[in-house]
Amino acid sequence: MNSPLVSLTNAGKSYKALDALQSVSLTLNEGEVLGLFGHNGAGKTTMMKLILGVISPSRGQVQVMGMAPDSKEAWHCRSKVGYLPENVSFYEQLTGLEVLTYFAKLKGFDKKHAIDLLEQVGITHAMKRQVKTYSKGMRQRLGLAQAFIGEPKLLLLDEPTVGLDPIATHDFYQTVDQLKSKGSSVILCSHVLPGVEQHIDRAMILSTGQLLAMGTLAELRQQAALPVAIKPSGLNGSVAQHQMLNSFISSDCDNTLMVPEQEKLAVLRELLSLEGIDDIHVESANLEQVYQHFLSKHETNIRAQQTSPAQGQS
Ligand SMILES: Nc1ncnc2c1ncn2[C@@H]1O[C@H](COP(=O)(O)OP(=O)(O)OP(=O)(O)O)[C@@H](O)[C@H]1O
Repeated sequence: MNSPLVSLTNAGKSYKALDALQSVSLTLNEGEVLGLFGHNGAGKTTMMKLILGVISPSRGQVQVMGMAPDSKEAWHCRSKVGYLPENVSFYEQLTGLEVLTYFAKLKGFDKKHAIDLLEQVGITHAMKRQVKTYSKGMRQRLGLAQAFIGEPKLLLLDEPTVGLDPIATHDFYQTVDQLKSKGSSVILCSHVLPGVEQHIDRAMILSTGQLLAMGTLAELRQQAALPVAIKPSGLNGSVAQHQMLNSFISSDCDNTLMVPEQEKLAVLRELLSLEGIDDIHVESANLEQVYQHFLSKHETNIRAQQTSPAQGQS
């Protein structure tokens, strides 16, 4: 069996009294894409930096390609890792081509490779211009080209789609899919959830350094027990008169039924038996709804912990 590309075993990082990342365990296999989600200060960048070996864990173990990434022995693995930091910054006086050629050479690749990557991210037309003349999106594209140098085995991308227009975002996810199909593993963190879910295998949700949930979207949906939205059409009010179906009518929208997953088939059968039905739209909870669920559950737990000692005293 292949050993995982990345493994964290109860790994965490603290700065004085602050737990930037509490104990997290994770294994990431070849060709797997993990989405890392959480509000500001959740610990996403901290986890990426632990995997990069830029910082060392305060507790637990981090292994990348079988080695501690902060060890001297790990130096030769670094050329197989691509990283896009949250705020990309480059040498402003150099042209895009000069910047990328410089980074390519550091990783043992030539200028031709840099030119190909600039074409891939769509900034060939500006490659001979100084970076200081680049727009935000162009800088981000250059940052992505830098992260893609050498088709890395492991890609760590912090907010990769920030500043990208819809076409560049689409192209970016296409590149992620291609790299994945060639066996690269990717960890990407993003605040922009729509559009991410079809490109990730698993999601990890963090809040204030704590792991709230991890799994495939199907597993997270199951854990969250969020209802399925069923929208029938052509029924002209017969759902409201139906004894079994009317209890599922959404309080926000009267032509939508919010149905627990385990009752979905029974409800669909019942709807199909009704006269006049001409279409049914079924929608499971999306990543954004799953994310909101775990975050609000966590916030409710925190509030309960904060209020219970005071209640105990009164
Ligand atoms: N060098 C440091 N010294 C002290 N605290 C730090 C340091 N680096 C990070 N932190 C703290 O650790 C916590 C997690 O930070 P981190 O950068 O990992 O969050 P994040 O999830 O990436 O947030 P964002 O979405 O805002 O980028 C924050 O409270 C941050 O202030």
